[in-house]
Amino acid sequence: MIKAENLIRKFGNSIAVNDISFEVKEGENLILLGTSGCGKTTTLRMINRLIAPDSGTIFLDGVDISTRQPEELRRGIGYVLQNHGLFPHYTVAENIAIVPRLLKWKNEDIRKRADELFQKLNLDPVLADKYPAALSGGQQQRVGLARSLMVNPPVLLMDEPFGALDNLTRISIRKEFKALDELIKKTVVMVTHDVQEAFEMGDRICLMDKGEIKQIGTPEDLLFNPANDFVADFFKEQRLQLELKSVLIAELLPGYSDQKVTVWEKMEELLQTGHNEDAVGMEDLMRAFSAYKKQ
Ligand SMILES: Nc1ncnc2c1ncn2[C@@H]1O[C@H](COP(=O)(O)OP(=O)(O)OP(=O)(O)O)[C@@H](O)[C@H]1O
Repeated sequence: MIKAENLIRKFGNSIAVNDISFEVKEGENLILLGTSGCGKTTTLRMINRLIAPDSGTIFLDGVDISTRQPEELRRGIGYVLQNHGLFPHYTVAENIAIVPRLLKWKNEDIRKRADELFQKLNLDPVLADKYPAALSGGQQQRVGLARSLMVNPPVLLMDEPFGALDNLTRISIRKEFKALDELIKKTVVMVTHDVQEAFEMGDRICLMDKGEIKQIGTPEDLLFNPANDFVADFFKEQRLQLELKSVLIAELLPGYSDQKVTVWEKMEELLQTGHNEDAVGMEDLMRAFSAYKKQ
């Protein structure tokens, strides 16, 4: 779906992105992860042509994006920013109607789609007539996402979408976003510097440093088969928690019914509910996990 080839971008004498190539498959969630200044945002903004590469090419569905009109390209690419990017003098309803209006949608269709997204994103309909400043950080972020999803773009770019939120809101809202059917189907590229977030949200992670890609792979790949010392060191401090987040129960217990649930998610469920709805308890999990690690 997205294919980037040999992208280079300099600012003055410094190289922000240094000859990187990667692919994002349809429906995949790729996380650009790395410390501040490693080139994540520059990479993301080259995909919707907010920044032009000095050299290299990005293909979207096989078409070189530099051959497309930027405005037309961006209509098919949602964009969610850390500080929501909402216009302060527009109400919530006006903010989310901007692109549909440009596309000359009927008022009734705009309202219908907005209602649908409000419901999916747990937004109270009374917020529609308020200005962004009257909303909490979590609500603003939900509206920012609703705006980017209004015209149902096949691709979504998210730049630190939870970065401005307090820790608790951040954890709960990213769980909600992860479970959202609208996002599950989309091709998503998301920037974060938060390792836990990358492991929770990413199908694959692209770990960057100083404008270069150190490794791209599934969370498990990066953790259990690091390509170099940089990758191994990057995850060292949080290793146990990341292992729990990257290993699926089905890998520990063949035949386990849910093919997607991680050990971490199951542990959280057990701790929160105090009981298990299937036959797997905390002790079984820990035993299976230790055995898996010894392999
Ligand atoms: N418009 C610009 N002008 C000059 N230098 C820039 C510009 N944009 C980015 N840079 C530089 O390019 C490098 C990569 O920046 P970029 O924002 O892509 O990194 P990042 O990984 O997203 O960092 P952060 O997490 O802090 O946003 C940094 O050294 C940054 O200072």
